[in-house]
Amino acid sequence: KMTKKIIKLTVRDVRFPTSLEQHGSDAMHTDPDYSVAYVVIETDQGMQGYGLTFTVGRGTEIVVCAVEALSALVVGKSLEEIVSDFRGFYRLLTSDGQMRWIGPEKGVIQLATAAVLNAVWDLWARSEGKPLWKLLVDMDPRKLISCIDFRYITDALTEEEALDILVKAQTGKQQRVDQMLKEGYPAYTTSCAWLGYSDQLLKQLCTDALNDGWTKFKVKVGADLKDDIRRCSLIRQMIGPHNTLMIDANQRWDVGEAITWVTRLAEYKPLWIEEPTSPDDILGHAAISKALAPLGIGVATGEQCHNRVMFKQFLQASALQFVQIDSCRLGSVNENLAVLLMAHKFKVPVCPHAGGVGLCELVQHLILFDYISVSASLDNRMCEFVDHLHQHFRSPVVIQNAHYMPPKDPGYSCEMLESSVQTHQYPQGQVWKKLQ
Ligand SMILES: C[C@H](O)[C@@H](O)[C@@H](O)[C@H](O)C(=O)O
Ligand SMILES: [Mg+2]
Repeated sequence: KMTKKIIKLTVRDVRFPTSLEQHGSDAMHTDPDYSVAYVVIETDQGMQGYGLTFTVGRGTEIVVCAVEALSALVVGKSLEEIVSDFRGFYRLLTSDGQMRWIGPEKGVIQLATAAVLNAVWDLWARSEGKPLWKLLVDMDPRKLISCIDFRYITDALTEEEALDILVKAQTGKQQRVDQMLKEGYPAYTTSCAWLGYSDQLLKQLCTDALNDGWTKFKVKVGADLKDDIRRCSLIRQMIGPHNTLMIDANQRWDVGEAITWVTRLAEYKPLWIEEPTSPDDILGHAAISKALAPLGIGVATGEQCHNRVMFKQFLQASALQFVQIDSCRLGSVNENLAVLLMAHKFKVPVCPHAGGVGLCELVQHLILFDYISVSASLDNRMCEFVDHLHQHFRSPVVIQNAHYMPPKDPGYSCEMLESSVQTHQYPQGQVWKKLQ
């Protein structure tokens, strides 16, 4: 058998000037330039794996440095060696004796771990000739379990319990695969109502989205209560009483403030308030959840929930009602598998965070796997969609009637067009030269 030894890793700083038009703006990120640390690994047989982690603007160069620091742990290993003990390899990256001090398993270094491991998963799926979701769906449950690091979560979920969940969900699996291929996975849109958009633009985008069949909408809130009341009332009027509305404050409030502010918006019937306060404040989220439950409003969080240990505690404390996994915030597929399985055990629906650049392309694989091989349920579940920057990908997402259609190309959908990478590389790409 051929070895597929990884002989090279490159990482590039790729940024899109989305802040110029206020795409992606929220109460805390008022001028986001959607960016990636973009990784390519290459084997001795000339095969490539592509990976990325999402970040915003000036932070990208620091993530790139962290990826460079990790690259020595990857180069020289063969794909077979890695996937025959993927748990061990995950630990090698996250528990390196000299590097773990700057984490462990959080912040910049975990974003870098995600970029590197996303490239490894892409390479693995490509070498099997399957899209990543199918690689996962077809994988033996024991093999899947062997990719997960259970350290720090066994008090909430043991390996045996995780295996049991996967084995039980084998029933009806093929039916769910067929259903997904036919109907796709339900999505909601965030791209109508970024905080920096005018009411007029919001109306226009909302009209277009309704015409395209969207039924679930997320609105940015949290900077100014009067503005929020006006915008929520406007969008609720446009979408009518039966479509779904969600609101997202991106960590703007203190705990008490979150409760009073959201109570004022309750008449617009949001399904959830997302990131009401600091992403690290588990007990704060629990207090908000408790206070808002009588109003029928849940708490959603996860895009900045930095590892499985945090998610474990959110679940144990009933501090969230919607788990928003992120393909690049957590330690790649490996750590996301742990969170999907914990969410299932705690009976909390998973509604992934997507958007940015590339996040939709990646996370669709994980949520397809969740439905087919873990949860077997679509109740209260949907995957975020944002309609920006898909044109820069080799295999962009396919949305039909507000559903993600399962990707068909081999890999993890991370590969970007080389021309897009070159023109958007920071600072030397043409796009940035023009802006200087
Ligand atoms: C800066 C980004 O656009 C965020 O606002 C975005 O990820 C957002 O929180 C979301 O839920 O889509
Ligand atoms: Mg959000």
